[in-house]
Amino acid sequence: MTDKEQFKVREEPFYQAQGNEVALYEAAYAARLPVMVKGPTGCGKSRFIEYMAWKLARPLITVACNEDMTASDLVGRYLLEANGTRWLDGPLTTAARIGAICYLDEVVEARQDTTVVIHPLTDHRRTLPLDKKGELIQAHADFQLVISYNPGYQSLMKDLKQSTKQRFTAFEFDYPDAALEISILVSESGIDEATARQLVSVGAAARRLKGHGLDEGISTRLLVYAATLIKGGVAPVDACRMALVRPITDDRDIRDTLDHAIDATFA
Ligand SMILES: Nc1ncnc2c1ncn2[C@@H]1O[C@H](COP(=O)(O)OP(=O)(O)OP(=O)(O)O)[C@@H](O)[C@H]1O
Repeated sequence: MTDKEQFKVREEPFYQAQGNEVALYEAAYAARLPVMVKGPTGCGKSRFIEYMAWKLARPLITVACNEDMTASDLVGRYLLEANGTRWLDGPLTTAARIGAICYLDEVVEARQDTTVVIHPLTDHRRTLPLDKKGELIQAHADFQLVISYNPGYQSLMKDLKQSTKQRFTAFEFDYPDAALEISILVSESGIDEATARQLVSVGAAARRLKGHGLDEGISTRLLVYAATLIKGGVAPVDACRMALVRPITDDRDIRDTLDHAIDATFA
């Protein structure tokens, strides 16, 4: 039997709400509706789900999806052992059995066959067929499926089918507005508000370059990194170069533009 306790979110995660998403999520969970969280990388999607799992006191099982992931990685497989074979539940099966919230991060990365296995879990059936084992699981009453999805990365090859999308309710996230982002940086790193304000202004400048040489703006996650480095004693200009600029671009012109914006901000 799987120990539910290991998947509990023990401490309240710090989550700065951007609107009424907490109440809306509670309504979706009360009806056990599947949820999709959309938005750019590092804008708070995972933190939100972690916070909701804590608030609803549900175990949380997170799976980072990747392009090599198969349905068996989610559902489970037989393992060969010295005296035979043993079935090992995958994370989705475990979540369905114990009544956890199962969060499939970046589900669009996974192969098509994985999306097929989630379908019967997302409608009135709430079932999960373990084909290889010849078992049909009825999901626990508390089970809920959540997926994340970054519309910025979608392409013809990699997009969720409408038949998948239309099984979910959805929350659209974006980077928090300046005042909220400043309070996130202060809470997450412990830096002072004035420095947080400067970092957020660098973030805003970079986000304006999206579509003009940058595929994505600087995420809140990277701003937290820069804030943490500054709090640890790194000079702000160095922290910004290292945490905000070098990770996101290889283009010299864009890099120089951002470096100048940083120099001007912290001059
Ligand atoms: N609303 C928020 N409240 C608290 N912290 C936040 C919030 N938004 C972003 N953060 C900070 O940004 C970091 C990244 O957020 P998170 O991991 O939730 O991103 P994500 O949107 O799930 O990204 P990805 O799509 O890459 O998984 C968090 O670890 C946290 O420090």
